[in-house]
Amino acid sequence: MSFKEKGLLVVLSGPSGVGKGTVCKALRKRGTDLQYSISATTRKPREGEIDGVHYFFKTRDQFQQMIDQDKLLEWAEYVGNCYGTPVDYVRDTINAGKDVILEIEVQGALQIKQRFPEACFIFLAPPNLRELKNRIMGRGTETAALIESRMTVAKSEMELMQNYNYVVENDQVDKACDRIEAIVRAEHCRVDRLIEKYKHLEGDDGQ
Ligand SMILES: Nc1nc2c(ncn2[C@@H]2O[C@H](COP(=O)(O)OP(=O)(O)O)[C@@H](O)[C@H]2O)c(=O)[nH]1
Ligand SMILES: Nc1ncnc2c1ncn2[C@@H]1O[C@H](COP(=O)(O)OP(=O)(O)O)[C@@H](O)[C@H]1O
Repeated sequence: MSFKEKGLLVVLSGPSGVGKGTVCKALRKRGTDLQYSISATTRKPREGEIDGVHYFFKTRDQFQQMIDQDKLLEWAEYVGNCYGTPVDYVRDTINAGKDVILEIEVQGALQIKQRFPEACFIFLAPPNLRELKNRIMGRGTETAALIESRMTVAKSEMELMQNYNYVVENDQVDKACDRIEAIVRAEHCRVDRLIEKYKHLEGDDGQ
């Protein structure tokens, strides 16, 4: 009996500055067996960011075209820029039995919940809001006005935590990675994922 387990879709989300990028990078460095989707965005590249590596950088028109052609699994406007997940990569990778992790903001995560409820939703939480602000300021990529708007968004984003399956506190990057790896391992054992695999045993007396 052939059973091909599909890959998991892991959605790692949470407020800007909580450390999503940092934690994903650390997971990559550890060699955690996850595939990383590259998002499309209309945001301008930051220093050192490479098109096709960090993001696919798009004009507004190009991004709109992707929406019109249904090429995005989800997309959201965030602090004045659009961000979206190319659907083909996610579909093909999962169908090939590999796990994909998306590092996205909360509106996009909620869209995926509508279309893909079986995905594994992880909310990365800061130890507290003061620490969150420190991290955004410490990164030094935003102006004072942008930091305030990101903090306003962050507070409302925290309230969406209840829509997720898991909350992982990012107090220390290594610990957050350990927790995420444990969640992914547990998700692979979920009955609703594996029940098909064992269906053929019904009526089989082992002879
Ligand atoms: N919905 C959605 N959000 C994304 C996507 N890619 C990145 N983001 C999120 O967009 C927000 C802003 O990203 P960015 O400008 O790179 O800033 P940073 O992640 O805060 O350094 C972050 O919360 C990202 O997780 C995507 O494909 N879809
Ligand atoms: N556990 C942590 N402890 C202390 N600082 C952290 C931690 N995780 C991330 N940071 C720092 O917080 C800032 C924001 O992290 P980043 O990964 O860019 O957040 P996000 O992708 O969620 O917007 C960065 O300067 C990063 O080095």
